[in-house]
Amino acid sequence: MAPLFRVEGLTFAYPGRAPALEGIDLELHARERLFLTGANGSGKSTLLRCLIGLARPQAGRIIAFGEEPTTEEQFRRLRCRAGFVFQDPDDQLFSPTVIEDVAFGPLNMGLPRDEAIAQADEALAGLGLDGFRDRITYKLSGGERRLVSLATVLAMKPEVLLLDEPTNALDEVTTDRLADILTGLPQAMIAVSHDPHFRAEVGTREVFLHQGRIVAERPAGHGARRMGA
Ligand SMILES: Nc1ncnc2c1ncn2[C@@H]1O[C@H](COP(=O)(O)OP(=O)(O)OP(=O)(O)O)[C@@H](O)[C@H]1O
Repeated sequence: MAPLFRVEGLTFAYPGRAPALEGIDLELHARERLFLTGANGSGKSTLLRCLIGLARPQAGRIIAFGEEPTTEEQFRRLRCRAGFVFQDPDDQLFSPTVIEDVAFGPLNMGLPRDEAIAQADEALAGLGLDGFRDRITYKLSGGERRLVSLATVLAMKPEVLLLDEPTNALDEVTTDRLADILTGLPQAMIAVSHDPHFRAEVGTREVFLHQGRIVAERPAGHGARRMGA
């Protein structure tokens, strides 16, 4: 089966800087939970951002769902199919209440209000957050905000999830809960994580970056075994 994402020879440099990514080749296949790891500044977040057009590479190709997006409109449509969970929930949550935040994406995709609310409720329920719909977003704890951020993305029913350091600022219990949630989702995903335990629990494959290049890759731990890798 064709990969969901195929990256070929991707090179990206921020203005006036040495390349943050150089010659990246990567594929994501259905049901894979691929983790990017490596030292601070090795280019992991930049790679995630390139995949959905938040950063535009100077060289190389990104083929997503069989197409090579180039225009902002094509990337906008891609961002509905590949949902991005930001490292900082404050970048994702901006509405007064949880239900408004979670329904925002489906509404923005053009769904009628009742359907958008239904998808938002479904996403919250799927994460065990049924009781949260009318909570004031800014009064949630860090861990709750992280899960609500994930709900805002799941409410759009994406085919792929992109997660930037999803366990950042989570305690052990919430990290374990997130691991269970992610392994139970049908979507393929690419996640950035410095947490080897989390990668082993959730991941099916790990890719190591060093100074903007892929230097190693291997099957991940329990996640890979659960997939029979
Ligand atoms: N907006 C920016 N402008 C200029 N340089 C940037 C910008 N964002 C990141 N960089 C630089 O690009 C390189 C890669 O950064 P990136 O954030 O992708 O790394 P990372 O592997 O995700 O790091 P970390 O593990 O610390 O989150 C670093 O040298 C960083 O300083």
